[in-house]
Amino acid sequence: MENNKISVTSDNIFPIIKRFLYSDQEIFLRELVSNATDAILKLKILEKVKEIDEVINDNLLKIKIKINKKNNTIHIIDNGIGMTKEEVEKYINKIAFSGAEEFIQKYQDNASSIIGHFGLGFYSSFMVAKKVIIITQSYIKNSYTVLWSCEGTPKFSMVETEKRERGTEIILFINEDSKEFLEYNRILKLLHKYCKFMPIPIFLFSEEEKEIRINNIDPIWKKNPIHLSDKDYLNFYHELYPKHLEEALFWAHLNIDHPFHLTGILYFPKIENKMNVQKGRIHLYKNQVYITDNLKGIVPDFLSLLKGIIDSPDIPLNVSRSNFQLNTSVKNISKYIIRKIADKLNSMFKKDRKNFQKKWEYIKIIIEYGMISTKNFFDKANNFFIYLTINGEFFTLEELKEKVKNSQKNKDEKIVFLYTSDKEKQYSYIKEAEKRSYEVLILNSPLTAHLIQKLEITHKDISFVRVDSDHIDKLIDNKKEKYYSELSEKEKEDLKNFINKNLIKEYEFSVKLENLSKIDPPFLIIIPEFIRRMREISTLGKDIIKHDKEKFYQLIVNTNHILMKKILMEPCNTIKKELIQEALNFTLLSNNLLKGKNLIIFISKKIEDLTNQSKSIV
Ligand SMILES: Nc1ncnc2c1ncn2[C@@H]1O[C@H](COP(=O)(O)OP(=O)(O)OP(=O)(O)O)[C@@H](O)[C@H]1O
Repeated sequence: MENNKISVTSDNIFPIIKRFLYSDQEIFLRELVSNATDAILKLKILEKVKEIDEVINDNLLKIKIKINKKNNTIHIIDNGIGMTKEEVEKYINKIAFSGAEEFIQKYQDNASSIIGHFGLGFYSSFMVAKKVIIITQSYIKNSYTVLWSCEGTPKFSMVETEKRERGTEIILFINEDSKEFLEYNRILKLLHKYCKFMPIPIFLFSEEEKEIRINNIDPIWKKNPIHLSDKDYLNFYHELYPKHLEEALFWAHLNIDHPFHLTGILYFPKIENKMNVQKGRIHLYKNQVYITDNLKGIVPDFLSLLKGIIDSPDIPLNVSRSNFQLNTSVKNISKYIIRKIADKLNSMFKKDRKNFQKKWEYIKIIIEYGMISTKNFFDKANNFFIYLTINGEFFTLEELKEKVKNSQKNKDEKIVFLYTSDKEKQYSYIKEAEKRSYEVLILNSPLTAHLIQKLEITHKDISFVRVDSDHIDKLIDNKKEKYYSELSEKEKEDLKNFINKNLIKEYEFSVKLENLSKIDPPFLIIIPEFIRRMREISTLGKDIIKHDKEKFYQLIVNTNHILMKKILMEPCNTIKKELIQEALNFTLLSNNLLKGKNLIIFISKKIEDLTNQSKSIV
């Protein structure tokens, strides 16, 4: 067997790094500022472990970024550890050999804040520069200042140059296609995007040599929550989203050291009762460097409605550092975040229920979404998910069960939760429920159908029904005596045929005869719970689409209403038809279903009747 070593030809690897490794050209700045940050952090670490004689004045440690439009150059200057000639040879001339990684291995725990890892980032500068110069002076005494220069090919030059202060200056000679990066505002925006919370002060200089400070080196997510006030959190929210005028409702501070390191703050903004899953509201950082706003895999979909940041050195990034790999540790991080959010909601509910109830309207959609999509969250959320009744009271599921278990059961002995999705539209049905002292819940979210479906599967003893899905006494078995039909079977058959033949085609309703009480209305329009719910599940809460809406309605004919007898006894078919149409129109009207031509005919007829009545009086 032969043991050989695969070799890489720099002629080939160079264009790959330059063109294909990074999806976005703009990240060159993040890479170079990260290197400058690492250089200064390393200096501080060496001071800490007493491997350096020099006394470092922290106030002087900084990174400067200057643009020289005249020379087409960008300069990234730091006063970190610098590099000796040997180090440039090792870390720069050898692609994919990371000085950062080597440093982390050597200084272990002390070096956890170091950003670099792969030994490639520096070469991203060739995506925007036709030539790059490094001028670097190591902290090591008696080393000389090195000037390294390369024009984007594997060839480079390296010479000793005029002595400089400790640190490194990278000079990028921007190529024709990348001139946008010579614009002050473009660079300012990039620095704000990637470097806003980096741990070493960064300054951007204008042509007039005016400097502005870019970053907050000590963001509050790194601090211990016990030292932070509500004001600190709200101020930080504004720092993250300067354009948002609305305050955050509350937040969860994430802070864990074992089995992985993760810090961050997730804010609950006010969310309307709409499914508007906006991605990109939570930002992922690694060691205070912005990575991405695509957190799919780390943050479950339902929490992408939140805002804030997550910072973890344990999220495995891909080489371009603009994305991460999904693996078990990411899955564990995701589980931790779900648990933390559930715990936060639970403790808020327990500590100050009134306040929690006040916020409910703005947070319930997140909780509902979490309950239907994430098993772990569903189990916990049962403790703090609350149901609002039309009387403005809130109950948990268990409280509600307790309250209605004796009065609201169906024929299968399940506890029935009546609900309305629209107090106005379902007014008459709600009134019927109120007459019988039943509780009616308001469930008006686009996710209601999904949620109640899931709740019924988990809690076998409950059933949800919308108030207009049948006659109230069919929905809840009130154990009262049942009504017998005043009509014979033959009469019923005739009535049904007549209604079907003469009136219903237009509406596509299905007709069902029921023995209701004499005081119930002659007709009732319902959509059975199951049919409507399945429809809502498939359309994610959007109202049943117009053109096939009627198909789902059922027209309940009350065989015991006096009108039915009258219709059957009426010999003239035209009058018969008119009687039914009139009663039907009232029913349609009260259900918001009398529209267009039919509505106009109905109104005209009513006005005509009124006019005739008035004439007879005058
Ligand atoms: N400004 C600097 N000061 C001191 N050393 C530097 C500087 N810039 C780069 N280096 C050295 O060059 C090495 C290679 O840098 P490069 O950006 O290519 O990779 P990295 O930072 O190690 O890893 P990554 O690809 O993850 O960024 C660094 O590890 C560091 O040792």
